Amino acid sequence: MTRNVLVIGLGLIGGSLALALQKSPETKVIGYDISEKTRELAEALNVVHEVAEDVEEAAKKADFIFFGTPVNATLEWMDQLKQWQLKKNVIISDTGSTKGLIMKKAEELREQRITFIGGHPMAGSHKSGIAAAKPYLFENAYYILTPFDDEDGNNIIALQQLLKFTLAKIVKIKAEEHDHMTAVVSHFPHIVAASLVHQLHEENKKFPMTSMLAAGGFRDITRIASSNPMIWRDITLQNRNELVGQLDAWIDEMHRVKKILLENDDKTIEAYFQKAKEVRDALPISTGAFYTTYDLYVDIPDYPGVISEITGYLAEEKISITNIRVVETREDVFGILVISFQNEKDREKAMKCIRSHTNFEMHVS
Ligand SMILES: NC(=O)c1ccc[n+]([C@@H]2O[C@H](COP(=O)([O-])OP(=O)(O)OC[C@H]3O[C@@H](n4cnc5c(N)ncnc54)[C@H](O)[C@@H]3O)[C@@H](O)[C@H]2O)c1
Ligand SMILES: O=C(O)C(=O)CC1(C(=O)O)C=CC(O)C=C1
Repeated sequence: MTRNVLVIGLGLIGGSLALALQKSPETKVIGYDISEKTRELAEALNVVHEVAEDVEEAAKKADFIFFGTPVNATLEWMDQLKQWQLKKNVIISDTGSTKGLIMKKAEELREQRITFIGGHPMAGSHKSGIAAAKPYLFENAYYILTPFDDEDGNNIIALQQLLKFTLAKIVKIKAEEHDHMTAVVSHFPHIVAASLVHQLHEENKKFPMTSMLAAGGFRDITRIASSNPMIWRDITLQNRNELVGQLDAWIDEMHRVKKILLENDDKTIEAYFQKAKEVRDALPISTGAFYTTYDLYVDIPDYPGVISEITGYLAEEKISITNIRVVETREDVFGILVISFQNEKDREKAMKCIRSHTNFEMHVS
């Protein structure tokens, strides 16, 4: 193996990156995590080729170093790196959800002629930790790089060449633009999701049945409230200026909605929902441009055991599924079974497999 890649922080994102980079030929992936349990799992689950005993020693031999750590821990590691004797051409990157403070810290590395190119894969989950890591997590997702304006193009190309093994779509953005846009589409929604859960918690004290009535709508909009609180503490504090701006805009918007409701204004409230529907329906989210889910919709008749029958066929052919759920089941209509796969190939294999055993109708979204 001719190139050494060190990944520091082997949770959901660092672990997924390490797994993806193992597909790169002649690359040895070495990993380190502050948690002993995670280091043991990294070895047991083959998330890395090797776990580093001494992270500084591993860093000295590395051609690339990635941080999969919470963003405040990344800043601390970047400080430490300045003391180490690294390879002259080493390229350092991160996966953090914020970029402004990290690129500011990178200026200090730059003064020591250490190359740092910020990175952020726009894919993830509310799950955390190494056990949730998947080699295909970043497939088809945007992977943002925030190089310095005058970064040597060869360094950017070298990083892109390596990251192509994630199968993500790499884009370059300025750090400050990154922090504004991710506040809108990622960081602020996490605050909203958490606030809705807090509101339910309070309401439930008065009407204890409320949480039992929470169905698909509440579940969908609050899924991300189950994310790792420590990760989101660091992200929201590092990007707090942008978030305060988003919060002000949201409060203004809520005042506007309140006024419409108080005035019992049917036309304006319908127009409000109509506009939101048009914008939401036109987003590329459902086509998988943002998220890596390969869903297969199977129209299943309503008889006992139908779901285990289908999962049994898939298991026989060793096709692994990432999620399974039934939507829109009523006694008088067919149910729709939604099965999610890690990649397009698995979904195609599953379609063939189900077709060979049943005449159920299937479609992909
Ligand atoms: N969760 C997401 O959806 C998502 C998506 C894109 C990017 N990110 C970013 O990826 C990074 C990692 O997030 P995650 O979701 O993988 O979190 P995670 O909790 O799954 O993993 C973080 C890992 O870092 C380790 N760690 C913590 N402090 C450390 C330190 N000082 N030194 C070494 N290891 C340390 C933890 O033990 C853990 O294994 C964060 O910067 C986050 O902003 C997260
Ligand atoms: O899918 C999720 O659960 C995520 O929260 C992923 C998500 C997001 O907000 O979209 C979270 C943080 C990121 O930095 C990038 C992606």
